[in-house]
Amino acid sequence: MDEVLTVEELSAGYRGRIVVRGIDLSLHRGDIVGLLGANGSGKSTLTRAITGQIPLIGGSVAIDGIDLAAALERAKAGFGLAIEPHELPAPLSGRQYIELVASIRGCAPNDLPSGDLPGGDLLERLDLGRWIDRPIAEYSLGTRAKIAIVAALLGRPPLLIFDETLNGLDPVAAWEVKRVITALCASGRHAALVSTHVVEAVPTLCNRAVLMADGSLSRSWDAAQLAEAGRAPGVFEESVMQALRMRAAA
Ligand SMILES: Nc1ncnc2c1ncn2[C@@H]1O[C@H](COP(=O)(O)OP(=O)(O)OP(=O)(O)O)[C@@H](O)[C@H]1O
Repeated sequence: MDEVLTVEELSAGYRGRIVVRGIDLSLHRGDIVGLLGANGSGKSTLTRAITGQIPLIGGSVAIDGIDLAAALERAKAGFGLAIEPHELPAPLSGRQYIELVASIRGCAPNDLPSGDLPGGDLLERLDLGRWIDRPIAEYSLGTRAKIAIVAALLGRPPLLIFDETLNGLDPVAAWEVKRVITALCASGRHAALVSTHVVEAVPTLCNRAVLMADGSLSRSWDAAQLAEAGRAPGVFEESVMQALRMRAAA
């Protein structure tokens, strides 16, 4: 199946309070979709709803063709989530965290993509070898992001979800991470949803983008619009800022 994420009329929130509503979104293999939005606009809430961490109030989510509400565990096998780097368990080593996630996902801790990636072995590719047995508490933000990404790729799920994984990365780490995501999605086996505040990274990484405002998707950019906006520096950022200003004025 080509479509790895189908979100229809989704609404979700907390304790009966609707935070995100009317969300329609689909991702096909090869897609890298940027999820943008101001603080509190609902990006994490949408990610939590898509990944079954909070129940849907309305609508539906299917992952790789499997309905999340009807078959939660089977649907969960279809995605890997890179959690926000600061949410990683600080006392564990990177290896222990990867082993923990692998045991939850029911796969081997070395069940990672390699052939799709430039430079082969993922841990080497991300220069994680010297950190892997040290506590996550000692990691820089970029090293945490890399471990979160490795954990998301365990079991090679078709849908990869990165929740603010790019924020705060140094240029080298950001470049490495972008290369990995790009190579995986270019293989045609994966699609990625990338929630980020790094607006300028979106045209070079993503082939589509959506903007969340007040819990709804208020604007989207298709591949042609994103490519056009990415031709000159600042054009995409300006169109995002304009969409945010229009929303604030409405
Ligand atoms: N666990 C929670 N319980 C209750 N309300 C929550 C919870 N998490 C988030 N919210 C509320 O949901 C709304 C959307 O928050 P959310 O974290 O989804 O936004 P976001 O776009 O991811 O923000 P940021 O860019 O700051 O991470 C906010 O009003 C927030 O207060």
